[in-house]
Amino acid sequence: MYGTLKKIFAFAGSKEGLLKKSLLFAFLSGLFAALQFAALFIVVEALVSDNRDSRFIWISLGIMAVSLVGRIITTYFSTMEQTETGYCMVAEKRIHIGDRLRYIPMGYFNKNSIGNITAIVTTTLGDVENSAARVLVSVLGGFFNSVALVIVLVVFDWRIGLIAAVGVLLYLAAAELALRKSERLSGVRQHTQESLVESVLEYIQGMGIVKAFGMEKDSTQSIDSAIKASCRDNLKLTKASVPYDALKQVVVRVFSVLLLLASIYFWLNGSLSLAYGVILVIASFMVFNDLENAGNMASLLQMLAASMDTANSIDDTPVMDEKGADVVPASSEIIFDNVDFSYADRKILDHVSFTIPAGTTTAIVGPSGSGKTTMCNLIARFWDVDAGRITVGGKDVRDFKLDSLMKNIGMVFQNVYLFADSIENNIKFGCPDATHEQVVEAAKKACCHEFISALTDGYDTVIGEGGGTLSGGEKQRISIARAILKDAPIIILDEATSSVDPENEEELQRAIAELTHDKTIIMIAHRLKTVRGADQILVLDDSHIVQRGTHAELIQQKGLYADFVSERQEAIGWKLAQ
Ligand SMILES: Nc1ncnc2c1ncn2[C@@H]1O[C@H](COP(=O)(O)OP(=O)(O)OP(=O)(O)O)[C@@H](O)[C@H]1O
Repeated sequence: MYGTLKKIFAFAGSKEGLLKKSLLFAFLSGLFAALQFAALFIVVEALVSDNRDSRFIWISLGIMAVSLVGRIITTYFSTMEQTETGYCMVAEKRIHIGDRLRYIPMGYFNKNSIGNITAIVTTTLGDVENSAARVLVSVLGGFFNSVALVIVLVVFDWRIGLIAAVGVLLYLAAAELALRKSERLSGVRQHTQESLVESVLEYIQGMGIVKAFGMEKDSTQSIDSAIKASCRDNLKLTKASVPYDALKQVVVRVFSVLLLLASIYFWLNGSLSLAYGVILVIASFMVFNDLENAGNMASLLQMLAASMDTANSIDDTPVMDEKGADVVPASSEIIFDNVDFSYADRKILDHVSFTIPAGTTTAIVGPSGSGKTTMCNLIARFWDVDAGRITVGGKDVRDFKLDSLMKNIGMVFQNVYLFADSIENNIKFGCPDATHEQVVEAAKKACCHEFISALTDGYDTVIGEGGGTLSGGEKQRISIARAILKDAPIIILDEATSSVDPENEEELQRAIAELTHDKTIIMIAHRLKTVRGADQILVLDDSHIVQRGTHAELIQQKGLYADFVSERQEAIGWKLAQ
């Protein structure tokens, strides 16, 4: 139990002070509650000694009033501090996770980890937010108060105090046993909760495909079994604690009766006055009352510990730029120097070397799955190379801090992702300080100003998550406007394969021309027109650059490039202009 309580303090981070304050108020609240005991003692003693002086009523009422007001005030502050601690410490953690994710290699983000992260940031941290501080304060507060009452009992009568102390110790032992039993099950439950979130995410993301193929019934199977597993593991966890709850109840009841019997016995043999006897019996019940409240809350500790361990596990994932520095590269020349890269056992690049001189355009072509996207992503350090090095302006990309590297690179992906935010904020994404005029200028260059202005709310139009409310061509041009505004010296461009209608195609090409003007460009090219205009073409196949040169040079050679050209011509019925 001690370990778990320590974990909550560590989790509170900079909010530890707030948590301690909340505990202090809870403890004070317990002391004010114990004052009732003094009031009661005065009344009982007056009754027993047949004292009819009305003063004792007023004194006892006064003490009760102080106890009540003190309790209300301290409970109020304790609750406020607990609530603030819960929300603030979890907000801090969520921000921390968000920051850390930026520095984790892209290889970490697969279907499982995305479900996992979603579960951590939503449900797992939600549990911690709602109960961590409350549980800690209730458990520790309840425990302190019952120990304080045991001390009071010892002062009144050491024999009664001793019996109560044994009862408290046995109760704590039973609570500790319950916690140990639930430790493994809490971890399992946590894992099932994550699987449930993963299944829900997958179900929702794949809804389009499910409908298109009429697989509604089959697709719910995995989500159904995840829900059942979650239900089963929650039940298991609750059932595991039932025998220990019963044991705790037995301890409380047996020791309450023992205390009662002992008080009567000591009174009968004359070693305890009637007033003391009555007070001690009442106080004994109070000891167990506080302890029971603390014990009930303690059953949540293991679940919280599992939640906190899961949230902390993101910190165990290695990040990429721990040793990076703020670097301003001398130029935007890019060099691949004997680069090896694999996904697990699958080799994608094998001793690949080439140079992209600053201010030139390099087109990468190759069969699907040959590693074109991977090669581009290595420049932006979505992953790190296994061997060799990639330099930008003569500096190894691993020597840059990620932020300082990304200042030099603008990326336009084939699958554009837009955030559920206004168009203006989506364009400003890489440059939050840009003015509205700069946003409009970029949008004009990217040929999207016209369609944005035609929307009712113009640049303030909020687009759906992923840009769902815009056409493919419109999304693409917004992402180009975003890159134009960023104005980075290197542009990585994954040309859209999906056919765009002729009007959109023309605008898209104009937008790309604006973006790439005077820049160092590396593009995954699918259209003959763009490939032909490149200063250098790299043909990637079977983990190697198998051909390199200009269009004029490569078209003369037999090989993949000539095949690619004739395939494209056939596919779109093109004739190569001479
Ligand atoms: N995160 C990943 N983990 C494991 N394998 C991956 C990952 N990303 C890509 N791959 C695999 O690596 C290979 C190269 O992928 P990549 O996307 O770089 O190829 P590509 O040439 O760009 O393909 P395309 O032209 O179809 O877009 C593919 O076989 C792909 O399945």
